[in-house]
Amino acid sequence: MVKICCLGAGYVGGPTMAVIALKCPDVEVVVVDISAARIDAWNSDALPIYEPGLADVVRRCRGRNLFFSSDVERHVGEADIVFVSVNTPTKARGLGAGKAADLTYWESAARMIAAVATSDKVVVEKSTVPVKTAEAIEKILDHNGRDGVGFQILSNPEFLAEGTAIRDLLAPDRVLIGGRETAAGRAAVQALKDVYARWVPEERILTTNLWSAELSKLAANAFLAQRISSVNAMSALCEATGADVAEVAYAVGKDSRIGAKFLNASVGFGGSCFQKDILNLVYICECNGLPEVANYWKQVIKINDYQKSRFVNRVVSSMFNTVAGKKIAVLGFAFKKDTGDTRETPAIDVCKGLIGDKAKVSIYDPQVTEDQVQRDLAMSRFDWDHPVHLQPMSPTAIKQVSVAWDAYEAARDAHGVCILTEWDEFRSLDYARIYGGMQKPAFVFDGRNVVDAEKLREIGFIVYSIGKPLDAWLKDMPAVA
Ligand SMILES: NC(=O)C1=CN([C@@H]2O[C@H](COP(=O)(O)OP(=O)(O)OC[C@H]3O[C@@H](n4cnc5c(N)ncnc54)[C@H](O)[C@@H]3O)[C@@H](O)[C@H]2O)C=CC1
Ligand SMILES: O=C(O)[C@H]1O[C@H](OP(=O)(O)OP(=O)(O)OC[C@H]2O[C@@H](n3ccc(=O)[nH]c3=O)[C@H](O)[C@@H]2O)[C@H](O)[C@@H](O)[C@@H]1O
Repeated sequence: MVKICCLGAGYVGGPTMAVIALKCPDVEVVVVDISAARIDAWNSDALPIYEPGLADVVRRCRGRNLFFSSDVERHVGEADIVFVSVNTPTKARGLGAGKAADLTYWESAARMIAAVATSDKVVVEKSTVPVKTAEAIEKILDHNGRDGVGFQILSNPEFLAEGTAIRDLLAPDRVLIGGRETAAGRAAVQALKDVYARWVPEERILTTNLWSAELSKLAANAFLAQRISSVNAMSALCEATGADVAEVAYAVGKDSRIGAKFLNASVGFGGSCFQKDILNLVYICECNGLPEVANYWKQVIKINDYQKSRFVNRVVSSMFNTVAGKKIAVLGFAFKKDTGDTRETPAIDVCKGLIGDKAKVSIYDPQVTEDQVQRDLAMSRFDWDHPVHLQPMSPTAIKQVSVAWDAYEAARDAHGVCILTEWDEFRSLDYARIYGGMQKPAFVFDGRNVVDAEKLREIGFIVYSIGKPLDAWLKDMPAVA
């Protein structure tokens, strides 16, 4: 029986291994982690991450051929294929701080694999890493491994998106496997291909050299984020000219060369990877003497930062240029709907901007706890992307921030409502009821274009929707104060 072990029981390691276990009942899959609390949660009824369909897959496989364990060394020692899906945060200090990937967790994983391996292993890069990381990992494994034990390293980046992880894993657009172009390298690629081939059609399993696979992951995320920054840049121009960004995006996306997906204007993209991976790409370009290429990609992040601060400025300037002492309801804190993940969510920057202007912020998100909100608002840049048990301890609560149990409670007595995540329930709220309980004039700032602005105006709201023709009230207000 083939045995797979995965280091890292996170958003990628957990769902990916659960689907492999589901589709390959004759393969034993063990997911291990240095965080005992996370492993305990995977072994309980309250899984550590919320992902539609995940609990069902875990329920079907756990205890059959899917196991979660803290006994890292034993399971790595016994495995034929070792996936590494650990954190690769942005470096917070030292050489390359604020840009380069911090490979601390990857390196310690590789050293541990070398130390415990008594049989040949295929080591699979699942984490997103800088190009040429495989070369560094090979050196660590080969210099520290026991005599006679061979390692083959493969790059098999993950393309799942949160909220749709199970769907993406069951029917991926493609699976990418990069390996060495040697007989042993090709055999390792084939061994991994055989696993995916159980459910992924052959033509969707792409094989390349190691560096192409590593770079394709960074490139794919950069291209996706670039589309969002492109449409968000257009949203600012739409507001200035009276065009409607949804109509523009629809017309542009109808061109089959461009395509319709990923053209929704928003308050900005968030999530653990887009910014981190583009910063990493920028750093690699700079290290390779390509400043023009680095600056090109940097602009994607600059527009994203601009979009978030532009939104805050709209809120403040619309409300007579001050939100001091005013209650602002924030609906949605997760970085997108159908996840409880708040890593790099635009809500953090928007809330910090409002708090900076002395607003009282009342937050409601169906999947995010008060403790998480407080941690996120207090945490320093890049600290969030380290294993949970190594992150700074619970901060002192920020008094200006409270968390409500529903949208109506968050909006009660508020001067304004900001919609920051596109949860479906925000489309069908009783906005007349919300309006009735708010201070007047009552404002809605829709950062996700989920509400029908005209209907809300009929109720009495002053409405701002990203990239849409401006409300008469907002026309004379500066977009960027
Ligand atoms: N979150 C996502 O949607 C995607 C993430 N990725 C990439 O996958 C990698 C992992 O991301 P996530 O799963 O989101 O992170 P995560 O933070 O949810 O999980 C990483 C896990 O690795 C564990 N860990 C760290 N060092 C370890 C070690 N030496 N041995 C065993 N466990 C260790 C941590 O305790 C943590 O539970 C990153 O490189 C990320 O860029 C790629 C595609 C999608
Ligand atoms: O490497 C990763 O971590 C993953 O990053 C993204 O997945 P994810 O961040 O989970 O979610 P997305 O659906 O890509 O959304 C990212 C952000 O962009 C925003 N977005 C997305 C699409 C859009 O049209 N407009 C927009 O503002 C979302 O609201 C969210 O804040 C990619 O889509 C995955 O392919 C990739 O594997």
